[in-house]
Amino acid sequence: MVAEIEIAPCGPITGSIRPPGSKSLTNRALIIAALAEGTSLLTGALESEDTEVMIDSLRRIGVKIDHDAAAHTLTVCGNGGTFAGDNMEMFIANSGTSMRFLTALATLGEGNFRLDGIARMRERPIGDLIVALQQLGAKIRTEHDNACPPVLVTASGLPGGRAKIAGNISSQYLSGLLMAAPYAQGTVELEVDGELVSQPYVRMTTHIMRDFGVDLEENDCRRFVIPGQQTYQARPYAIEPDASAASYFWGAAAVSGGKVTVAGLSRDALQGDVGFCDALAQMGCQVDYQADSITVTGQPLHGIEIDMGEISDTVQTLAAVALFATGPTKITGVAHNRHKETDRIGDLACELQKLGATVEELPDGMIITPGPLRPARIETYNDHRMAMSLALVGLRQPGVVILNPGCTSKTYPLFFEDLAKICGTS
Ligand SMILES: O=C(O)C1=C[C@@H](OP(=O)(O)O)[C@@H](O)[C@H](O)C1
Ligand SMILES: C=C(OP(=O)(O)O)C(=O)O
Repeated sequence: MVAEIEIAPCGPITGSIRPPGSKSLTNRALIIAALAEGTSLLTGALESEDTEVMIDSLRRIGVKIDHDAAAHTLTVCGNGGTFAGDNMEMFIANSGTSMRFLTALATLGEGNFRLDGIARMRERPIGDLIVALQQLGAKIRTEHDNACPPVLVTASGLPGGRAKIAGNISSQYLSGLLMAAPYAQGTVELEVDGELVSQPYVRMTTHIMRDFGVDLEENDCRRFVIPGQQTYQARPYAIEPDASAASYFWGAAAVSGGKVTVAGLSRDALQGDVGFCDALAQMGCQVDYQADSITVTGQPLHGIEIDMGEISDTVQTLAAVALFATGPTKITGVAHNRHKETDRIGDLACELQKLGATVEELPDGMIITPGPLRPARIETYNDHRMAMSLALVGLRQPGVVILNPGCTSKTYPLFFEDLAKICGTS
């Protein structure tokens, strides 16, 4: 991939696209199919760095996975939850889902596992998950006793019991615990301690667990009871296109005054990020929900006040759109965005200012007041979403250069090709 890319301005964008498979659903389906008995065929799967590190780690614990990249299918022959590790290393790059889900999964095996990632992953917290797994009887700690990876697991099955889990930093801890829980020796009872961010992802987790045939009780996303010694049943499973990736194309319609249809998603999608369309509607766009697609038509935009705690991966997209609105946009509820691929509040504010906006940083969000746009060289901080979202500004403003565009390979390796196609600039 080139070192930088200058976005070509274009007129109103009209077209339709089916983005690649959902990262969140692909990595959940992989974990669950790996623990299942039998062979599962996953269709519409994502091929990207975040799914590759998951596949590589699961293969290390003896799960046979055939990957047909051209057909976007994964054939997963599960190990039924029986696996061993002899000082086994798992390298997880910067995939939060993989790190948190595989940490919980590793406690189900026998032996020693070490989970590590790139430098940024070593700064992303995991302490709350470690504490909850310890409450369930796991022998687990962080290598440097700093509540961040590398994680060390000495496993001999997960006893089970009761645990309290904090949910204010990441929902992925709870999702990881939930997916591993049916394989515990006894019943697992989980109680969320305090605020829970990114709730739609937890609902996605319980939904897919049930789809693969396990029982659990759930009380308003606060309390969960999961009987132990269950097994997932292998099955064919179709993965939705990625709704966070779709936000860039809906955003492109909004900023260019065009009309873009995203195929394969609907209001009933398992991914909460389809809620981004409601945010665009609040800003003035027309949104049409069909049975198997969602179309956004750009209209004059106005600033809004919005809590994005449930759809935090689309904050950067909304911030890019906000630069084209009349009046300020206030985003709140996303303090946890400081712990993602980069500090998605502080670093985002910095790049928006380069483009001409005035930005007031809040502890849990920001107020963006649009100003006259100007050319800028956008630092991406190795964050795929910084690259994909701020590229939208270049569709209208000449001279927007995205540095290190290859960072989109984390979830969307062909993003810039797909953007150029839909803009007619390829
Ligand atoms: O469970 C998931 O698949 C995800 C949960 C969210 O993380 P947090 O729960 O840390 O907000 C989201 O940002 C991430 O991209 C995917
Ligand atoms: C936060 C993200 O990813 P993860 O936490 O899975 O690394 C993301 O994809 O925006």
